[in-house]
Amino acid sequence: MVKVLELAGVNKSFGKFQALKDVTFSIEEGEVFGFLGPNGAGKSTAIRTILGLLKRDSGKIELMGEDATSNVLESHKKIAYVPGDVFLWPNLTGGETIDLLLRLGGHERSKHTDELIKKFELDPKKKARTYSKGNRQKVALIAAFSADVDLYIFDEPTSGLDPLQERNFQEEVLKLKAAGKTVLLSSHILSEVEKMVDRVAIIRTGEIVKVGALTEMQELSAVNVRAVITDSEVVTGFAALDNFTQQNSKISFTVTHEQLPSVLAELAQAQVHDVQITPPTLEDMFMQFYLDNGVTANDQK
Ligand SMILES: Nc1ncnc2c1ncn2[C@@H]1O[C@H](COP(=O)(O)OP(=O)(O)OP(=O)(O)O)[C@@H](O)[C@H]1O
Repeated sequence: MVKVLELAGVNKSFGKFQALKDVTFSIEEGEVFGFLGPNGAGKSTAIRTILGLLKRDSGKIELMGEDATSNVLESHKKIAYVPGDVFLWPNLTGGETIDLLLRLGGHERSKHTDELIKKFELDPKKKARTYSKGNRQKVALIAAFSADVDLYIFDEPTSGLDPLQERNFQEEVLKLKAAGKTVLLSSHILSEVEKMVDRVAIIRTGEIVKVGALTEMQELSAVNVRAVITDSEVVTGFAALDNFTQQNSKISFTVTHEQLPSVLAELAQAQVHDVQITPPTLEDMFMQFYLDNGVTANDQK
C-alpha cells in the first residue's frame, strides 16, 4: 500500500501555546480519511502545516514518500485544497477564478468542470466579491474536484453549503473514492463525514487521541436508545442503565453494543410504541476515550 501522506511527531507552537503535540498519522492511497475534532482542536493548523503554509517546529511530513514542505510549489501540484473560509480575488468572476486556481496547480479546465458548475448551481459570470460564503466555497470545491491530484484536502468543507449542495459534495467525494483517490476531510461534526470516511483520526487540544476504522470506534462507544413504552412498571429494569432519564412514557439511556440485544428484548416486553437507536456522536466517542483512559470529561475542559 502506498502512503500518500505521513505525519510523524509533528509539533507546532504559536508563542508559548502548543497547537500541535506530537501529531502522528498516515493516509494510504484510496482512503477517505476523516480528521475529526471540536473547534480549536488543531485541525486547520495541522492542515496548514501539511501544506507548508505554517512552518512546523519539529516532526516529519511526507507526501508520496517525500518531504512535503521542502518544495511547496511542487507539493501543491499534487494536492487540491479547500480551506474552511475561502477568500477569492474580488474582481475576478467565479469562472475566471476556477480557471486560475486550476492553472496555478498545473491543471486544465475540462468538461467535468462545466458539469460541476451546473451541479453546484454556481453562476460563474458573477464577480467573486458578490459571492456569499457558500458560493465562494463552491468555487474552490469545483476547482478542487476538477483537478487530478494525489491528495484532496477539504477543511470543514460543507460549513457554508445548504443540504442539497452538501449532498452534492458527498457524491463527488464518493466518486473520488470509487476512482481510488485519496481524501482528507476535516470536520467537527461526525455525522457530516461518517457516510464517506473509512478511517478517522480524532484530535483534541492538539493531540491525536485515536486513529482507526470509524466502525470499530463506534462499536467501542455506547449507543443512545430512546423509547416510548406503555408498561411503566418495566421501567425499573432500565433505570440502572447509564444516562437513564424518564419523562412519562418516554425513556432514554445508553448501552454498549453487547448490551443492545438483551435490552431490545426487554423493551419488546414493555410494549414499545417507538424506539430510536442512534450511533455515538463525536462527543460520545470522546467521552468514551477519556473514560477508558481514566480521565473524567471535566478534567478535559
Ligand atoms: N496564527 C495563530 N496564532 C496563534 N494561535 C493560533 C493561530 N492559529 C491557530 N491558533 C490556535 O491554535 C488552536 C487550534 O486552532 P485551529 O484553527 O487549528 O483549530 P481547528 O481544529 O481547525 O478548529 P476550527 O474548527 O474552529 O477551525 C486554537 O486554540 C487557535 O486559537
